[in-house]
Amino acid sequence: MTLTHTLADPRVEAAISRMFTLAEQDETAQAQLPPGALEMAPQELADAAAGIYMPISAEGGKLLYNLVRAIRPATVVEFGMSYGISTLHLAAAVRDNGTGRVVTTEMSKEKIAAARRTFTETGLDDLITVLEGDARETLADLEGPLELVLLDGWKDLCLPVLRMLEPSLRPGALVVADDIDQFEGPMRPYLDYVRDPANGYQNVSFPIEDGMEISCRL
Ligand SMILES: C[S@@+](CC[C@H](N)C(=O)[O-])C[C@H]1O[C@@H](n2cnc3c(N)ncnc32)[C@H](O)[C@@H]1O
Repeated sequence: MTLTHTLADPRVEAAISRMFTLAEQDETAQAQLPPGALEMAPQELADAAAGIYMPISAEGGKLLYNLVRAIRPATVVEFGMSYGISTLHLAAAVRDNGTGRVVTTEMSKEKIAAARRTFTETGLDDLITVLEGDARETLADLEGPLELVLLDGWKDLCLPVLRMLEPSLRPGALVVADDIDQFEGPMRPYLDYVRDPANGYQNVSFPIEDGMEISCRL
């Protein structure tokens, strides 16, 4: 008997591969951002960066798939969907678990419209709820307990979003933060927080592409 999985579904595979190919243009698109873009307000930056994918790595996607399979969370929460590469990995695992849902967040209308089309095209749209707007507002009333959280929005907002979700994390919940090496500066407050034993996390810095911090809620 051959076992298979949803990441190998031709529709999902084609969408992920197409988006990774388009993301190869990210550096060119990034070079066209106005000077001082990183100082912009979150929404302004999201609109200016609407053409930039900024995805997790292919290996990071597989790691997320495996974590979701192992944990079998009722709700996976994602801060920062972009065009949905990470979201598809999370939703593929939820499909294969046969239980659960993905709640994701994005503030670029252009990205939301494109991602919704992709989710429909892959047949995973029934598992994904897209919350439109600033995650600091859209996730404020999310009901727990939460078991797996991916933090991949603007890096300086990872700590406020974590603090907001923290009361809903069940003991043993995993929080995965992407790009910890690439954005060392903006990620510093977040990393200092989760690595401080007083704050109740056990951490591992996973050396995958730009680095992922995986924090287990104690
Ligand atoms: C690094 S990209 C996410 C990449 C995505 N996880 C993937 O693997 O394809 C960050 C995204 O987070 C979005 N974002 C940043 N801050 C946000 C906020 N406060 N609320 C909602 N979305 C936000 C940005 O618009 C951007 O598209």
